Amino acid sequence: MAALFAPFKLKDVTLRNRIAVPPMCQYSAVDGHTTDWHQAHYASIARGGAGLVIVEATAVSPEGRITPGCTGLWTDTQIDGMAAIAASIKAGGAVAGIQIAHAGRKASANRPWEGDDHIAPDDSRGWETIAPSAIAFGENLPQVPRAMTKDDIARVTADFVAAARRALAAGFEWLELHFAHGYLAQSFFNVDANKRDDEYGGSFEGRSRFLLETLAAVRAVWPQNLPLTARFGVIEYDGRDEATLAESIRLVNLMREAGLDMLNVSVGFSTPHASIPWASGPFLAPVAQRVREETGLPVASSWGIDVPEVANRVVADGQMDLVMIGRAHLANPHYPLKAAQQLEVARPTWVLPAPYAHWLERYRGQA
Ligand SMILES: Cc1cc2c(cc1C)N(C[C@H](O)[C@H](O)[C@H](O)COP(=O)(O)O)c1[nH]c(=O)[nH]c(=O)c1N2
Ligand SMILES: CC(=O)[C@H]1CCCN(Cc2ccccc2)C1
Repeated sequence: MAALFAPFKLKDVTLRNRIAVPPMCQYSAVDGHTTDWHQAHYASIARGGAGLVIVEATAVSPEGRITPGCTGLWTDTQIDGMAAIAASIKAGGAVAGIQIAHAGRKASANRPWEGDDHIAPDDSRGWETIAPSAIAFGENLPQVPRAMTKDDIARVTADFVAAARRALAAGFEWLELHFAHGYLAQSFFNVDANKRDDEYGGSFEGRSRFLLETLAAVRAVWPQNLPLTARFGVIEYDGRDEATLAESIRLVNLMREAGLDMLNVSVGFSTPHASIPWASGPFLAPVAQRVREETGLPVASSWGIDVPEVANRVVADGQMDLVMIGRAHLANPHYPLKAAQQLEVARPTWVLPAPYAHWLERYRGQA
C-alpha cells in the first residue's frame, strides 16, 4: 500500500488518503461572498480524489481580506455560498476544510495578476490596514499599518470566533487558522514586525499571546471531535533560522496544550528579504519532520511536493502525515489519479467518482 494512499484519521474525521488540497485564494469573491467560480473550482478539485480540500483564506472581517476579491465569513449572508461549497467538496468524496484569516499589514492589496501590491492610498477600493505595530512589510506592500489598540486585538479574536461558528454552520468539518505567511497572526510573533511594549509584544510570551488567545477562543466553540489546525510559519529563511525554529517549536507545543490537533508547517514570509530555497525540491520536509518529532503533533506541509514518488516518500519516511499539494491541482484537478497510477495503487481510476472511474477502468493501459 502506497503510504500516500493510506487513510488518515484525526479526531472523528477520516481522510481517504494523505493528499490535501491546501487553501488557495481565488480572488473571485464579491464583498466576501463566493461566486460560481468558487462553486465550480472546489467541486471539480474535490472530485479529483484528494482526501481533504481546504477552502482558501477566508477573512474574519472586511479589513482582514488580502484583496477586495477575497472570501469572508464576517457576516451571516456569506454562509449559504460556503455551505454549497462544503456540500460539493463532500459530494466529491473529500473532507471539507476551510481556513480563516486576517491579512494584517498585507491587506488592501491588488490581485497578484493586477500588481500584487497595496492599493494606492487615493483608490477608493482600498482600506486602512492594521497590525501589531506601525511597521510596513515593505517593497510591494509599503503601506504603514495602524498599530492595533487592545480593543482592536480583542475584536479580531472575537471575529475569528464568529467566523469559526459560521464555518461550522456552513458544514465544514476541518478548520485551519491562518497563522502563517506574514499575515496578522504571524506578524504578532515576528520580532521585526511586532515592536509593541505592552503584553502583546516584546518577550516570547508577549509575541505569542494573540495566537494562543485566538486559538483558545476558537477551540472553545469548535467541536472537540472535529480537527482544529493552524498553518504557521516556523522558519523565515532570514538568517536567523535556528533561533526562529526553536521559538516556533516552543509555541507549537503551547498550541498543542491549548488543544491544537495538527500543525500545517509553513514559511513565515514576514520579510521581503528572505532567501527561500525554492529550487531545493521539498525544502520544508525536514523542517516539518523536526516539528513533528519535537511536538508530537501530526503535521502537514507543502511547497513543491508534487512528484508522486516524492509525496509518497515524505509520508513513508515520517516527515509529515499529510502532503499539501497546491499548484499541481490547479494544473490538473485529477492529480490524485496521476499519483495513483504512478504509485501503482490497485484500481487507480477509483480515486475518481464512479461516473468517471468505471469507464476509465475499462480502458486498461490508458496513460
Ligand atoms: C493561487 C494561490 C493561492 C494561495 C496559495 C498559493 C497559490 C499558488 N497559498 C499557498 C498554497 O496553499 C501552498 O502552500 C503553496 O502553493 C505551496 O504548495 P505547492 O508548491 O503549490 O504545492 C495559500 N496558502 C494559504 O495558507 N492560504 C491561502 O489562501 C493561499 N492561497
Ligand atoms: C493567502 C496566502 O497565504 C497566500 C496568498 C498567495 C501567495 N501565497 C504565498 C506563495 C508564495 C509563492 C508561491 C506560492 C504561494 C500566500
